[in-house]
Amino acid sequence: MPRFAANLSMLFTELPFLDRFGAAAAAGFEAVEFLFPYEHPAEEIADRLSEHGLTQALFNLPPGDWAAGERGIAALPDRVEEFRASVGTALRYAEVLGCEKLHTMAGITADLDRAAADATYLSNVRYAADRAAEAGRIITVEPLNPYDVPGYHLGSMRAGLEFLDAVDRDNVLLQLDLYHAQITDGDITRLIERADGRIGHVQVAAVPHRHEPGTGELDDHYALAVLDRVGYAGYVGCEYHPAAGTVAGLAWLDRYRDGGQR
Ligand SMILES: O=C(O)C(=O)[C@@H](O)CO
Ligand SMILES: [Mg+2]
Repeated sequence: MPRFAANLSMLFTELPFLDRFGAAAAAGFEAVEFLFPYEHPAEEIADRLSEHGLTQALFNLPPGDWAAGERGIAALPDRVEEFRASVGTALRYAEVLGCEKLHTMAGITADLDRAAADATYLSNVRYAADRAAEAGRIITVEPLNPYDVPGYHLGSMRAGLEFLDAVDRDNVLLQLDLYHAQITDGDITRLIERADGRIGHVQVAAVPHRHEPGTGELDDHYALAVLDRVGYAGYVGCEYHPAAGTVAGLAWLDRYRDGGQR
C-alpha cells in the first residue's frame, strides 16, 4: 500500500508556504516534500512538522539561481566549490528536519562539454554521497523530461540507472518520478522491475498535463501497485498541479484511505 507525501511546492499553493503543512495534515497526509526550504529557518519548518505530526520525506539541495532558470549545479564544471558548500547547507537542514533523503539536481548542460559535465557530475555526487553517508542520509538523482527542463543533464531513467552503476555508492538511489519516466522511457512496469532495489523515492502526476494521478495516459494506480509488488516501501510524492484546487482534487486518493478498504 503506497504511503503518500504532499508536495508543498505544488499542492496547497492556495496558502502561504508555512500554512501548507497544517493543510496537508488536515487532508490526511502523513508526510510532505517540497523543492527548497532555504527561505525559512530550518527550526521554523521543523516546528510545523512536529506541530502537525508530519514526516519530511525529501527536499532538494540548493539549485543555483532558480529564478534565472538554473536547475541544479552538480554537473556544472565551474561551480564545484558552490556545489560542495550547498551539500553542507542541505545536510544541516536535513538534520533539523529529520529528513533522510536529499535530491541532488544535475543542472542544464546542453551547451557545455559533455565529457567535462559527466566527470563533474560523477565526482560531485560521490562527494555528496560520502558526506551524506556520514550523516546517515540518502542522495537521490532524478531524470527530468526535455519538455519541462530542456537540456537537463540526466534525460532518462535508463541514463539514471547507468549513472547509479557508475557512481557506485550504496546511498545514491533513483528518484523515480512516474510523470517524467512515462515521457522519457515508457515501459513503466519493466522499468520498475529493472530498477528494483535502487529506487530511493517516487513521485507521481498524470501525463501529459501534470494534473491529478489517474487523469492521464498512464494508469498511475497500476504503476503504484507494481511498486508495491517489488517491495518499494518509501513515500510517493504527490507532485502535480491540481486541475481545480488542491482539496477538490484529492478524491483520487480515496481508494488508499482506511487501509485501502474504500
Ligand atoms: O521537477 C520535478 O519533477 C522534481 O521533482 C523537482 O525536484 C525538480 O527536480
Ligand atoms: Mg519530480
